Amino acid sequence: MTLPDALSGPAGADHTFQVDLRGLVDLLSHHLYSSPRIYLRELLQNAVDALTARHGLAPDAPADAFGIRLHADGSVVRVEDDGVGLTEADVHSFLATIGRSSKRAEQITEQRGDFIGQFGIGLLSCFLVADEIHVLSRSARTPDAPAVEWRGRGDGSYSIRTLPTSARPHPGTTVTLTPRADAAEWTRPAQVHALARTFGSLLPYPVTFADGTAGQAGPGASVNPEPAPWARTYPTPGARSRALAAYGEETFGFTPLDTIELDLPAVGLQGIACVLPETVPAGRRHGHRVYVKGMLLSEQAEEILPEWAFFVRCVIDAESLRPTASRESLYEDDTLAAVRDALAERLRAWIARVAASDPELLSRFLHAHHLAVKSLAVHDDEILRMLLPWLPFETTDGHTTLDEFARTHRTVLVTSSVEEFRQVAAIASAAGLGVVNGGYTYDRDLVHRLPEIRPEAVVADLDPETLTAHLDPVDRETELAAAAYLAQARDALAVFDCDVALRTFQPASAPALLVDSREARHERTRSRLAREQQGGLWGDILGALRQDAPRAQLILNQLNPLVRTALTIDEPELARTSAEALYGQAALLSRRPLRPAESSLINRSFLDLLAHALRKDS
Ligand SMILES: Nc1ncnc2c1ncn2[C@@H]1O[C@H](COP(=O)(O)OP(=O)(O)OP(=O)(O)O)[C@@H](O)[C@H]1O
Repeated sequence: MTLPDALSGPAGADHTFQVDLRGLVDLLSHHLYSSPRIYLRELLQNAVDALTARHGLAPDAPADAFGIRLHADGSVVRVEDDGVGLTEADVHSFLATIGRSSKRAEQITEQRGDFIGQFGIGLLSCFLVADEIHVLSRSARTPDAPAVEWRGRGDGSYSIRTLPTSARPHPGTTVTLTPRADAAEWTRPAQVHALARTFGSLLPYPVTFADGTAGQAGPGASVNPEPAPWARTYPTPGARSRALAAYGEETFGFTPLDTIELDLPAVGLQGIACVLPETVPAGRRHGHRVYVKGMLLSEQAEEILPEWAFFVRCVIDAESLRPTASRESLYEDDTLAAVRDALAERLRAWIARVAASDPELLSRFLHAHHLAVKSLAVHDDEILRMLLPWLPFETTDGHTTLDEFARTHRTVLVTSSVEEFRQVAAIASAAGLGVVNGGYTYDRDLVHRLPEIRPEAVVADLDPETLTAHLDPVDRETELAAAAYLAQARDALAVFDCDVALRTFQPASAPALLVDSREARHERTRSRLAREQQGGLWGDILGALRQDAPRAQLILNQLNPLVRTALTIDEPELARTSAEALYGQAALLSRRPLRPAESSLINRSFLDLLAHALRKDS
């Protein structure tokens, strides 16, 4: 496998590159292949390619005329095929020349797509588990040529000799490895069998495995007893879909919500997409299982579907996708891009079909994947049109679909934050207003697009100020009677930049509403910092940014019995404490994070009220 030789010529000495095979194998094992186990895939793949070439010579031979036999007994691993075989010249130019592949040779360019290999390096992976590769081959193209025996060694040397045809009565190739002791993990019989099943269960030619034990004198166990589940025939469509679902379950370990058949004849692609029955945490992408010409390429391929499709896991087998040299991922070429688009289209078509004809499945699908669908609908008008009405949102009527909500509320109001929704939900719903929580990612944008699909729907933003404007003012007399208490309360809450007002609103059980938007709070923090930093660089910058900071508002509910009693308190300390307690309770209800000063206010007012109650009792 080395190519030394220096050629002297008139223009100076020409030299030929030399290959340090050990260095090369080290490079492959550390940087190209994920694990030594792939030596078996490379051997299988060479055998498959050899069978494909053999069928090219005998186009009328049935698919099972030629096969592959694996043997592992603990001391050797052997892969024997009935493929096209090699002559002595082939061995020199292909087997023993790194980087040269018979599958790229010019005369077969038109067939190149039929083969899995093309780089001329795969055989080197055998050095990951053995120091010597032994090959015995006989050519089917040149049947009269003698059998040829080749021994390639990890130090870069090789020997070759021809043998009488009786040494190999039929065309084909046998590769034998004597594993190193440190590679036992990958070459034990059970492991070889398992690897053969992993990589080869969908191969189109008969593959058997034998471990040489007494009970296995025959051809051994089939590695691929049945064709791929999508390539089998079934008595009924129901039997077919049950078999595909069972295959999905066996492959991925979950019962699919549904199984979508994938079939792209233009690129020879077939397979299934299994819809995950549960929500996938955002950002976590599941890999797909990709076979190329029946050979497992990757169990973690991500590139065959767009990012939004994280609610499915696929198994596909494709003729025309091109593996990279590591054969563990796919070339990012035009074919892959077209396949990705076409598969995405299939998933869309599935969604459309389910939306139109299977409400029960649709609701289970959306229950698990509404977030994925929402992220998709934002950019995909087609999905938006099909699914927006069925997507669940948090509303003042509880969790419900937008369609149902829009039917009950002529105007759909939407808040811009979760906090605002929490503040106004109870009061808005008591006032008969329909409000959607627009605070979650995508939700506000999506709700605003409802009129595109339901032109009769009216959608408007709802901010807390708008809501308070709709609360009924109290009459003049009540306002006057409460003035002293309100002044005490304003004074007590001035540290929070909070104004206090009195209104009447439903439900009467709500004592107070704290109206405060996040922007307003940020604005107040900025103003405070600017005041504290006055004169310094930061003070100038923050001061320049300062706008009129909107104040928070604590709106007391005059219909609430507790508030009515509080308004009559004339003891100043108790009035302040009760106002602080009402503020604290309203802040807690809004479920926004409390500032440290607010937490200590809640503590203090609670203890003060307790002390007051106990004093009164004693
Ligand atoms: N079982 C086999 N039968 C016939 N020829 C073989 C066999 N195994 C290897 N060869 C020959 O040896 C060459 C080199 O094999 P190798 O596995 O290194 O590369 P490849 O299969 O051509 O490409 P890749 O690096 O993509 O696998 C092949 O192109 C083929 O001509």
